[in-house]
Amino acid sequence: MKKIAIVGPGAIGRLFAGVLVSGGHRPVFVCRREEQAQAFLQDGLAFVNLAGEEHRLDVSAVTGDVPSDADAVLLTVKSYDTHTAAQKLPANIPVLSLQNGLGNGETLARHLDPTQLALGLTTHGATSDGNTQVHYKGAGQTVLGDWDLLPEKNSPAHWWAELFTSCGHAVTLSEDIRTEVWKKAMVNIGINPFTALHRKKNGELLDSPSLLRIMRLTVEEAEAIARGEGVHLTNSFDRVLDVCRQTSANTSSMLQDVLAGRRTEIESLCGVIESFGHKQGVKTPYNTAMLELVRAL
Ligand SMILES: NC(=O)C1=CN([C@@H]2O[C@H](COP(=O)(O)OP(=O)(O)OC[C@H]3O[C@@H](n4cnc5c(N)ncnc54)[C@H](OP(=O)(O)O)[C@@H]3O)[C@@H](O)[C@H]2O)C=CC1
Ligand SMILES: CC(C)(CO)C(=O)C(=O)O
Repeated sequence: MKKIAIVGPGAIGRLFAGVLVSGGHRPVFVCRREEQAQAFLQDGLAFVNLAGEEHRLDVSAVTGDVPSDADAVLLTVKSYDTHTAAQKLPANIPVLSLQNGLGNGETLARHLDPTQLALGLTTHGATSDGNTQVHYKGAGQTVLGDWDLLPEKNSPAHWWAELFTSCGHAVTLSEDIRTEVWKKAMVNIGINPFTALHRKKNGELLDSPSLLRIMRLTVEEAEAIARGEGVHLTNSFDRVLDVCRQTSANTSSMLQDVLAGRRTEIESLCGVIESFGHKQGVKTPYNTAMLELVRAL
């Protein structure tokens, strides 16, 4: 049984806690609110599965630091909290970031031993309610890879892949996770701001030719900026359409943020594209428009 500390006890942290419990492990939520830690300890994790059935799962929870006997840390905070959360991560155990956005890996690699760092991207969808409930809304895929490519025996990504697979959660491994991060960012740039601005579920975007036109132009502009950074992506907009179909019932993480009155991750998506555009001397009118429109919500 592994003791996995989950820093970021929101929708995705709770979803993967459920995965770990089903494999016989005991996740420990590292909360920043005492009230939430107490609620997990008293009530457990209320996990609503894809069929809509709620199960109460036993979990541990603490506030403050990652417990010193944790075997590994799963980081599931929003990208704008990565820098703060990184300060409390132990440097000498495997850390997996399961986050959207550009720049999380770079921030974490500055604070941690990069050979312990793996990045993951997921299109599984979840929403959280209150302090302890999670609703698994849509099945997707999870891909993992090492920040520094390492031989299998030393690879944190292989370690995490074995752990999740043993819990019945299929993952794939990538030898180029940095490119996967860009690929996922293209998907999020093509979906998240549009769902947030128009209050639509992912699949509903497909019904509007006007939205699809602007989504395509925004993603193609971001793809060109990625090329300027040496990341050669093709067919990003086709992937956007695929993810809209596969996760049609999802409320995107950005729409969830807007509905809950929380800050969004637009800075680590369109904001980063605009900044790279400045550096490259290229204007990014579509990404800049999305950035400002979402900032203004
Ligand atoms: N939800 C989804 O369907 C999907 C989400 N993602 C990505 O996964 C990542 C997590 O998203 P999601 O779970 O939806 O986000 P949530 O906002 O639901 O959860 C983030 C959690 O992080 C906590 N947190 C922030 N800073 C700290 C800190 N320093 N220490 C401990 N906890 C902290 C917050 O606590 P508090 O409640 O106290 O603010 C909150 O519980 C994002 O990058 C998102 O884009 C990817 C695919 C799908
Ligand atoms: C893939 C997608 C769009 C799934 O909803 C996601 O990553 C998100 O909601 O942030």
